[in-house]
Amino acid sequence: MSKLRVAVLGAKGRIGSEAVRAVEAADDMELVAALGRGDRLETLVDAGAEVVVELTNPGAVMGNLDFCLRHGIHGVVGTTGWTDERLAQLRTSLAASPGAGVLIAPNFSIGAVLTMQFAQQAARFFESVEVVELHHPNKADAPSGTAARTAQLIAKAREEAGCAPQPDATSTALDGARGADVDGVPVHSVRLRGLLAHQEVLFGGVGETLTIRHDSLHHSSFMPGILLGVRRVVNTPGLTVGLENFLDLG
Ligand SMILES: NC(=O)c1ccc[n+]([C@@H]2O[C@H](COP(=O)([O-])OP(=O)(O)OC[C@H]3O[C@@H](n4cnc5c(N)ncnc54)[C@H](O)[C@@H]3O)[C@@H](O)[C@H]2O)c1
Ligand SMILES: O=C(O)C1=N[C@H](C(=O)O)CCC1
Repeated sequence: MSKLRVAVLGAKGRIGSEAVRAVEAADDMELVAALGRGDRLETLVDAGAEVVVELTNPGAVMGNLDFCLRHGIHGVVGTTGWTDERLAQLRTSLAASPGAGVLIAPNFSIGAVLTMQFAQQAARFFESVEVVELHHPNKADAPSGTAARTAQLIAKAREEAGCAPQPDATSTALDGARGADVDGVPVHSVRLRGLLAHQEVLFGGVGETLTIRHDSLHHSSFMPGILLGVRRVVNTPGLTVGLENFLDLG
């Protein structure tokens, strides 16, 4: 069986360098390009890349994906900073490239995907919910893509269940004291040397709380998800948001 021809964009970055090693180690994949800032995207075409793993930054990702889709190259995207407007723009690019697939995964680690699933499940049973994400201080964006997605999924589950807005009598004297409001769910971002990627979802009901916590302790936690994304995206045209779509979660 022929190997999947894979390229990594952001190949010298924290997660990109780990992805380069993971693709090189995968029996069913061949690393055909490893590009960093300033490298020519035409290299992807010359190298015959079928799938690009995009791990750069929010300022670069749209241009990179536009180039890939114009050349019929599939994308597995870990880069964060997605908004509804950006997703709509990407859908337009995809419509012009039938057959091409893009997976956007706010988080490739299985624990983070399960955290989001469990949080969605719990959302309608508790009056209160807040998300705390904790990352290394070199992270470019806040809140994390994972926290934003978690809050959106919780808000959607609460809306579908007809939950009332959560109680909060605070009259805030200082901007930011209650975090960012993502669809009515407060999200708090901590940046701390020594951390990698962590998240807590705190639920509160009468006389009880439930805390769901996930810790990524090493970038290796993201690699099985990236490799799964590469294997599946080639047969999944259009836009897929969330690795859970490629997992059998029952
Ligand atoms: N989805 C996930 O599971 C997951 C996990 C970790 C990180 N991330 C995201 O991945 C992205 C990268 O994170 P990081 O910690 O590795 O950052 P980083 O700054 O260490 O790495 C980014 C790399 O991309 C390079 N780069 C910038 N512009 C480029 C371009 N146009 N073409 C090619 N390379 C370019 C930079 O020089 C740098 O080496 C961030 O958006 C982060 O939030 C996602
Ligand atoms: O280290 C990062 O940066 C991470 N970014 C993703 C996010 O924003 O959710 C995933 C976790 C690590």
